[in-house]
Amino acid sequence: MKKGLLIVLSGPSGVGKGTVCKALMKKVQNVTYSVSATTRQPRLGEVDGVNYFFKTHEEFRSMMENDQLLEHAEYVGNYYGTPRAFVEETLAAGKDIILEIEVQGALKVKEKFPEGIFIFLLPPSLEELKDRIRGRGTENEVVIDHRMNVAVEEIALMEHYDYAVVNDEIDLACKRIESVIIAEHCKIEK
Ligand SMILES: Nc1nc2c(ncn2[C@@H]2O[C@H](COP(=O)(O)OP(=O)(O)O)[C@@H](O)[C@H]2O)c(=O)[nH]1
Ligand SMILES: Nc1ncnc2c1ncn2[C@@H]1O[C@H](COP(=O)(O)OP(=O)(O)O)[C@@H](O)[C@H]1O
Repeated sequence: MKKGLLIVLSGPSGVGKGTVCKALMKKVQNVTYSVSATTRQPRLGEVDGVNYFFKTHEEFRSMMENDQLLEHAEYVGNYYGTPRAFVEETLAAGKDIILEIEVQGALKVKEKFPEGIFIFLLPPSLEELKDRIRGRGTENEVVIDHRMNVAVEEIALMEHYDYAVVNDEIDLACKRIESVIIAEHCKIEK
């Protein structure tokens, strides 16, 4: 059976990765979302096992030591990692999987899966990005400033990705990503 596509979606905090992924999952068939493990505290409304697997530092370390994570990274004071088995099983079953992860982790995935599709989601402007993080109301101003600084560093690494998609409107961003996935499925293997 043909293996599924491994799709990595990165982009600065507040650009709309979560929103776009959710919309994409409803529209596109045969794409599964990889739920990450994190030591970050759950936000209001976030559900364990749906948005993230929320772990203590000890639990996270144990996952790392037992080679249960495909990659992991520290981001603004918390750890995040991709559970390995689920990704491997999904791809082997011929299904596409989308990893919504930050840039350092994405680069590690690229070393292991150079055939992956790497998509970078961009905000229409940095001002709009800050408005979106603020508008979400989940982070204080100190954390927002930290995330904005990281955003500039992340955007500078965009050249390592295959596609840049602007999230001006959710529907348009989804259509662009959907088009990339469709095109990748039509590729002739060389
Ligand atoms: N490397 C890595 N990054 C992750 C993973 N899961 C989430 N992230 C990234 O960690 C960053 C922070 O995520 P989060 O705290 O949910 O904030 P948000 O992006 O503002 O919603 C984002 O860039 C996520 O894409 C993962 O498994 N591995
Ligand atoms: N295209 C868009 N236009 C306007 N607001 C958006 C758009 N996409 C996402 N948002 C809003 O921006 C905020 C951050 O989105 P979110 O999906 O949480 O970002 P991320 O997962 O990248 O941190 C949310 O309040 C969301 O509703």
